[in-house]
Amino acid sequence: MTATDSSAWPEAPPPPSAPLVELRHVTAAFENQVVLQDVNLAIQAGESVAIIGESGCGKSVLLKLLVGLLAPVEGEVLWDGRPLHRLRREELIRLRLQVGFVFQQSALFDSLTVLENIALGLRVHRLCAPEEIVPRVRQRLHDVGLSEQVLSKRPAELSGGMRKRVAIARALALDPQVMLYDEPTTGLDPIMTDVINRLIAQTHQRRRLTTLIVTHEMRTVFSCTQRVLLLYPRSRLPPGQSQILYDGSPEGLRQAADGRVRQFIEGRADPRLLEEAEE
Ligand SMILES: Nc1ncnc2c1ncn2[C@@H]1O[C@H](COP(=O)(O)OP(=O)(O)OP(=O)(O)O)[C@@H](O)[C@H]1O
Repeated sequence: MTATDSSAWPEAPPPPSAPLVELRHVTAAFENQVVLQDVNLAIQAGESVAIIGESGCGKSVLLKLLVGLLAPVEGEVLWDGRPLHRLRREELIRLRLQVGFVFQQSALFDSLTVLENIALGLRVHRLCAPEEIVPRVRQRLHDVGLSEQVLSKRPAELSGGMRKRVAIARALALDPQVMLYDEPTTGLDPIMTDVINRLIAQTHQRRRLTTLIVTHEMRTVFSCTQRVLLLYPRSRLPPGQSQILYDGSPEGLRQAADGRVRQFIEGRADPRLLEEAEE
């Protein structure tokens, strides 16, 4: 075999693609409170991931770190293998435009109509021609199952479920590649919870988006995601133990080896009540 006889060599495997987003040894803290410590996590494009865990364990902080709304005190956040803190301002803006964020309280502007709320990002960032804005808003409203009658209304005139759908339409207006939902069904009745869950699942499947959902709602976990991360409060973990107690399929949660995982999803307070009495 000669050096030029390349056909004799087996083809090199393609290099493994970098995760879409990655946390490497990330620590997040506020003054003296360490919320996340040495967290490692990789999410591939197209995944649908639930982040669960008790109140205050740092789920929302984790979402904010992912999009650079918060900076880690240690470690780094990478998108497509590129550290967020090294991106230039324009690159960071471009990246954020690929991420639709549906906030816990919907975060709509009360002084604007539904049309203006959904169109806001398109107008500010000039993402489409002015004459395309209203047709795009109408299409997104249709995608989330709302009638055009709501276009002229203000958020205060809508129910909680409608506001949530408007918030999803606003995020989708920018044609993002990633959707982040922070407690999308909190405060909704069981039927509206099901409506929003179906909408999230459909949006993920139809648009092949990467989807991350912070939730307390196990129905959302089971109906919308293929992977679950259970985050545990740093303050109650022995030193050195990973804060991600579970990383696996929703179906595997009930058989998890770690009793703290089963306790959480079964909603059993008993050992915690004893813990608190002993403190
Ligand atoms: N901007 C901030 N300044 C100071 N402390 C903060 C800030 N944001 C979050 N925290 C603290 O970080 C901890 C984690 O907050 P986070 O909102 O991530 O919890 P969570 O797991 O999302 O809780 P919940 O399920 O109740 O929404 C809390 O103790 C909170 O008080």
